[in-house]
Amino acid sequence: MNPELFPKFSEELEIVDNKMGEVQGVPLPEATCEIWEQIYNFQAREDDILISTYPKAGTTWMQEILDLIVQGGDVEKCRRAPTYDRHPFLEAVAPKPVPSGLQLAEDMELPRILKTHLPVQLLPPSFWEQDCKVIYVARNAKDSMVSYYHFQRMNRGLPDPGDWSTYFSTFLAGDVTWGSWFDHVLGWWEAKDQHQVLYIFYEDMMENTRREIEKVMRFLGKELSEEVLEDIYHHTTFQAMRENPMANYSSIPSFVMDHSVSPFMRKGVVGDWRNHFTVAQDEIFEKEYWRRMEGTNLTFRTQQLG
Ligand SMILES: Nc1ncnc2c1ncn2[C@@H]1O[C@H](COP(=O)(O)OS(=O)(=O)O)[C@@H](OP(=O)(O)O)[C@H]1O
Repeated sequence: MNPELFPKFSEELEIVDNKMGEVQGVPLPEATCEIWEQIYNFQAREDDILISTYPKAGTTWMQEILDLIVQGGDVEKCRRAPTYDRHPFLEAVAPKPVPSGLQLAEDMELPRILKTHLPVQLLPPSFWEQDCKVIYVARNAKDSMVSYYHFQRMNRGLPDPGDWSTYFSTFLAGDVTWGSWFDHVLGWWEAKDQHQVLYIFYEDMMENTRREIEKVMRFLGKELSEEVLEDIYHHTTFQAMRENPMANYSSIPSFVMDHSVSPFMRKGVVGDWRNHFTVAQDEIFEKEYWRRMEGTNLTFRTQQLG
């Protein structure tokens, strides 16, 4: 971390809090639950763009793509601040003196790009009232589980995940922060038919990033040249983002996120679950997966891509 670039972190932070509470049965950070009324009553504006995801679905990747589309491909403008300052995380409450997501959003220049991990039923209703455009990114459950496991290992703001086999059961039971993967992806899948929601898959982004960037561009009603689209693509590859301190979370001090335990930009692939799941776990997973997903037309790819 460079304290000159990120002066707020050079001040003393309060102890990192990793306690959980819940709102309507959904596990959320305790600090979020404490100001839940304020979060739920957040006033969205019609020109707000919201990125919604279950954790570890490719949120940061989409944030970088969206920012570049809105900035007309101006890479330097996207280096103005770290990703978490450019795109307020609605329900995030960080240790003081770091401002909360709500504060950041209120102080932000318009138009705003906001981030949330809230399941659809907990989204502040003003987003629907204002008919905001929402981009939802979904990632297959197996890779989401693996990515979330490593994130909980490195992020002191979340509960310690325990060992892999413990975490496997915890995740499958939906006992993780922001709740069940199944409820999340299915809830937002339904919402896309009633609202302006573009539902994008991490696996599609891996397969053909350019195609998905253009999809987002059209959804936002923007027109960008081939050259600009190519620049966006190059600036948002895994490699480029891993090396970009404004995208890779390296500015967060190590007592909050310890990148030596597991980097935020970890692998960025489809199919890493094969390096974690035992044969027995895969059987248990498949059974639960089809119990929950049967009868929906929402499908995911889990094989290696890209
Ligand atoms: N450009 C690009 N290309 C491919 N993959 C990428 C990219 N940027 C981020 N990632 C991967 O996305 C995972 C992090 O997800 P999120 O950004 O949703 O995390 S968070 O919920 O906001 O904490 C995390 O996945 P894993 O590597 O599997 O852990 C990141 O590596």
